[in-house]
Amino acid sequence: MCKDKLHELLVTLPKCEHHIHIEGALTPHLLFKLAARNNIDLTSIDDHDGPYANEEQLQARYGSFTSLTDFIRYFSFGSTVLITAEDFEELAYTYFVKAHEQNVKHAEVFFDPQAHTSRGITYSTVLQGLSRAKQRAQGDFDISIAYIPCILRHHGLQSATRMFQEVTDAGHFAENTVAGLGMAGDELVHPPEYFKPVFDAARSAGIRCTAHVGQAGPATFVSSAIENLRTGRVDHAWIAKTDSQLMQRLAETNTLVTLCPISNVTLGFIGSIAEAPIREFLDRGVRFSVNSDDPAYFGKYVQENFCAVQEAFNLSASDWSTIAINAVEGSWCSDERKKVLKQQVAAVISRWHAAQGT
Ligand SMILES: Nc1ncnc2[nH]cnc12
Ligand SMILES: [Zn+2]
Repeated sequence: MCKDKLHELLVTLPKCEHHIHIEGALTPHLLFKLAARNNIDLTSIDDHDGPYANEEQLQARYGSFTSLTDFIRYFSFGSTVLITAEDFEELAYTYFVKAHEQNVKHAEVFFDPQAHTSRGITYSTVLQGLSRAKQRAQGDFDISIAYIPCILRHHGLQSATRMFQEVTDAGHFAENTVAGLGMAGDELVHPPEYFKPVFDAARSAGIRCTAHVGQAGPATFVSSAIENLRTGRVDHAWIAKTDSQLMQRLAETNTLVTLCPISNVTLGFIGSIAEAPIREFLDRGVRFSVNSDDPAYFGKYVQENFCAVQEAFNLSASDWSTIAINAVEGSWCSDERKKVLKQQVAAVISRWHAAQGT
């Protein structure tokens, strides 16, 4: 935890997390537990450096990802221990407990249907487990939860279209079982516009859309997501800071950018947290939230991301108030929920000022 004078404020600040992959919350501990429960021999995984010998070795290997591709390989291996609805429920509920401990009041959680259906695990099994976890967590804690099925780029257009159709046919977009459509995976495999047909179908059905862009790819990928896919949100997109016109567009359209500073450093896209576009976005009025991405793989949750940003940028309480309120405004939840969340943020900020005598 950081030693900053704002640390207490950052801990108590009500948080919205918009960029967390539920499969990325699979800790080595849970991975080994589920493998044992499902009779999966982890040492048989096709890999030559033997990290699946035990939890400690796997944890150590997670400390040395060499690229997005290297990370995605481990992320994909990890997902293969998820078999039953109970597995998905345990994974998601475990994350919600942690999120609650860090004062996450609203969580929008990506999941990758194709990673599971391609292994013979049905979409309905995945949803059953995730829905139970959501219901339990919303009953146990003051947290609102939304799920976002995520296209995996490296599975191609046909597979993405099938996934979109399955979620649509289940009625899950219409009944708000899921809050929108996302896209992740290896960004450099296909440019955003390659997936235009799926996003066109989603947008014409009134479905909210977002996409991972400008993580590994150029600023033009961010522009393409906004223009061609008509996403109202972009994930990562740290590269936008290099394109002044794009920054203006993001600000004018109130597009939320879901930043993941520790993820970007861990995977080598930026050299340090200080290179995250925090100051530029605040100064240019670009809306953003601060998120964990894959907390179990990067070893850090949302609170640690808040602390890392504070240590690098020495922000003011007013900056954090802006960040927290913008995160609420950019959330995919009801206006009533936004009102409650904004009141919670305002109350924490004013209590903090009162305690400081400021
Ligand atoms: N950081 C990331 N980039 C692309 N795809 C992902 N899937 C999970 N985490 C991801
Ligand atoms: Zn991500």
